[in-house]
Amino acid sequence: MPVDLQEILDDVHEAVRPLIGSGSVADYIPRLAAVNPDHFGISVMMTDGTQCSSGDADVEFSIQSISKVFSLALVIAGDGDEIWQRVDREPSGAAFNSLAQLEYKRGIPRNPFMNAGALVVADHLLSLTPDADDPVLDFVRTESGNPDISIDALTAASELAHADRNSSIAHLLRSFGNLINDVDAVLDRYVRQCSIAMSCADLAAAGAFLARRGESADGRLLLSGNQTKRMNAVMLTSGFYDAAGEFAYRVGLPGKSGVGGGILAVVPDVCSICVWGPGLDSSGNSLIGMAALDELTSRTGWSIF
Ligand SMILES: NC(=O)CC[C@H](N)C(=O)O
Repeated sequence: MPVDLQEILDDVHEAVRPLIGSGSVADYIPRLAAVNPDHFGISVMMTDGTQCSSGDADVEFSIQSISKVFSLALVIAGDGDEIWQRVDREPSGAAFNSLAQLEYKRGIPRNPFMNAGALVVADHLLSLTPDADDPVLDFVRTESGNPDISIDALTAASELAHADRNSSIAHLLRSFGNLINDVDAVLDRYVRQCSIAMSCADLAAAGAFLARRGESADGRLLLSGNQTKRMNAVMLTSGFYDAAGEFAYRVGLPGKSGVGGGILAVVPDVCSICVWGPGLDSSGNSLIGMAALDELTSRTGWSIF
């Protein structure tokens, strides 16, 4: 760990302080619209297990699409490359909830991180683990070492009550034969994984296997080094929807955002980072989170480029 990492994180916090509260919280899920926008947190988990944080790093928030990283890791750990028969791995250049490409791609989503792809991954995971309640929740509890992490039932209910778009995507997928399980069962699993509430500190810890070439928190090999390389590549090209280019330009790391305002980023072989600020930019990515990672990577030289 850089000797002065704590100082660097505090400096980053100071540098982005004027942005606290800017952007707009997601409003298409009423429960998320009620979140206080005046938060900022950052946490870094080094591959040697040391962790440093600043700001509201222990405050829980809705992980939303960051959960798509964990569900993809679980299906790859489950049956390897099978998922790539059902989902492409190309940047979409489209909004996270876009339906447009699905029709002319005959039901094959562009990548596993836009909602269409994540629904196929959720379906695949449901087939692999039909008896589990919430495999993604079990996974983040184990990897973060925090057994108290839970699903925010109000967020899940709020999203399910406003799921017309995801429901349309799921039905369209099913019409092309690319959704095997019942639409409601898949939507339920998907919404529950998105509604997991975690802090920056927990998320940085839970995502650290991606910085450790696939090694889980207890030393098992969850993914091979090669599978981890490929996961990180898909995060770099598709983790930020139509702002993937902007994130690569400003930050230069694999990462995944969520509409709860969190971003998980990975510096392979060095650390995993989680930042959180609920205000989003027009692409649905945390405005202050993007700025903080820009500052952090500029100060540390942590970029894959
Ligand atoms: N980008 C996101 O975080 C979106 C996740 C959200 N649960 C949705 O499906 O709309």
